[in-house]
Amino acid sequence: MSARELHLNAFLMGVGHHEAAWRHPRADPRALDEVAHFQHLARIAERGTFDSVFLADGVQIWGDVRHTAANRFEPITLLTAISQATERIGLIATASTGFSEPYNLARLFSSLDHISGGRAGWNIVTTAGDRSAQNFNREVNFDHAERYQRADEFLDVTTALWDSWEDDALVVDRESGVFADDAKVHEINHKGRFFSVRGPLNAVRAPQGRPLLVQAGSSEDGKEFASAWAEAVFTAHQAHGDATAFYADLKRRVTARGRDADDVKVLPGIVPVLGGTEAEARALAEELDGLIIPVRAVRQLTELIGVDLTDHPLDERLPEFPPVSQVNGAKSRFELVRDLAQRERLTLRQLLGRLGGGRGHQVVAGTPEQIADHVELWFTTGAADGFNVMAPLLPSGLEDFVDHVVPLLRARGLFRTEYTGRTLREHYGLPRPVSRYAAASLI
Ligand SMILES: Cc1cc2nc3c(=O)[nH]c(=O)nc-3n(C[C@H](O)[C@H](O)[C@H](O)COP(=O)(O)O)c2cc1C
Repeated sequence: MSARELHLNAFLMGVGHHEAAWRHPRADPRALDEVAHFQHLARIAERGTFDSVFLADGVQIWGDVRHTAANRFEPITLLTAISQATERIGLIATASTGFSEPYNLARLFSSLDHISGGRAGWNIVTTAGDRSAQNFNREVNFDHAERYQRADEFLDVTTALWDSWEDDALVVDRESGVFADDAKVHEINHKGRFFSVRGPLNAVRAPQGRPLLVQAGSSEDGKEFASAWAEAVFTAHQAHGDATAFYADLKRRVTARGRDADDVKVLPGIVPVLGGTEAEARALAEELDGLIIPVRAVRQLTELIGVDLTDHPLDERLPEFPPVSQVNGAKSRFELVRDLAQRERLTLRQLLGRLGGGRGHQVVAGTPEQIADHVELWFTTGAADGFNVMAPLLPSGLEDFVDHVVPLLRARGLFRTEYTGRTLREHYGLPRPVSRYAAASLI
């Protein structure tokens, strides 16, 4: 094994990442509401010694209910159930800083970390879109900059809460009746622009100290936020050049803050469409694309990039896009879609086909060797520390990856053959943070 280790995260999305996955005969849409389906997926990923599984989330219905498999479990609840069916694999849940309270979320992640024995991770999202805001007493969402300012303060509060019990605060002396050393349990007394929180948390310090902090926004504000807080970053890139530029830029920002570049892992998405031969893989990709319902896909694209394309003729080239400064949604996804459409001069229908497989993530259709080559190339040339593996169909696509691609990555000395750690931080080679209150008393 080389000194630098590849990291693999299984991004679990219902019955597959392809937008028409639920229509494919290899998927069972009823599984969307069955905990056993997700436990099974996590066990497959654990058999493949993946670092983690990951669940995305939103606080609204996405897209068009008539044509979309839009029902989903709340991730922390589901990962708690998954934790009881697995032993080693990390469990990363998405939760929103826009529409939660820090105290509630700090408790939820602390509980997941305790219950799973140190396997919790948090994908921190700020949540774009007015439809989400309308489920939380607002007509319009916070604007882009404000969303990240709120997220920043949210992290100040949650990390303080996770630190509020020092590791050795518990005494549990039956004789004297002392349960905890109250000098080691701290009020945080936070008073800021968005939040006022007294603390301490009503939970002892979690096995990992804090959950692994993951982030996925790639705008200027998003990268600044990531460089301050994130330990793993999910990204979407179509081209190797864009991925290496992002990687170098993010690591530069991280070191500028005095952090070690290795303490943030960059994980681009890959949608592996696998076949025994390249032709077989391409046939599967075409079969899936043929199941896309254009009217639904246009609505989803409109929501994804915040530009209304519902009246645009399917077989005409895309219109001029507005400047990114006018976009209040997900800026980086808007830029990715705009660049793809302009670079390849795509019609709307062609663009839908290109995005249907992975919403902007790179779709690689090929043999296990070709997928392994892609992973190795990006890993060894400064584009990635690992991958967010997004199987187009679940469970079959994840099974294929674990059974046919993982053995190649192992044989090439790129990927572990067994787990060496117990916690999610250990899998990613990341340190366990010291409580700020304990650190302060050492000075
Ligand atoms: C792999 C990946 C997964 C994401 N998962 C979620 C999610 O579950 N929920 C969500 O609201 N946003 C999700 N996002 C969106 C980002 O968190 C972020 O809001 C978006 O990229 C816009 O940020 P930006 O304006 O800084 O680019 C995800 C992005 C990526 C690349």
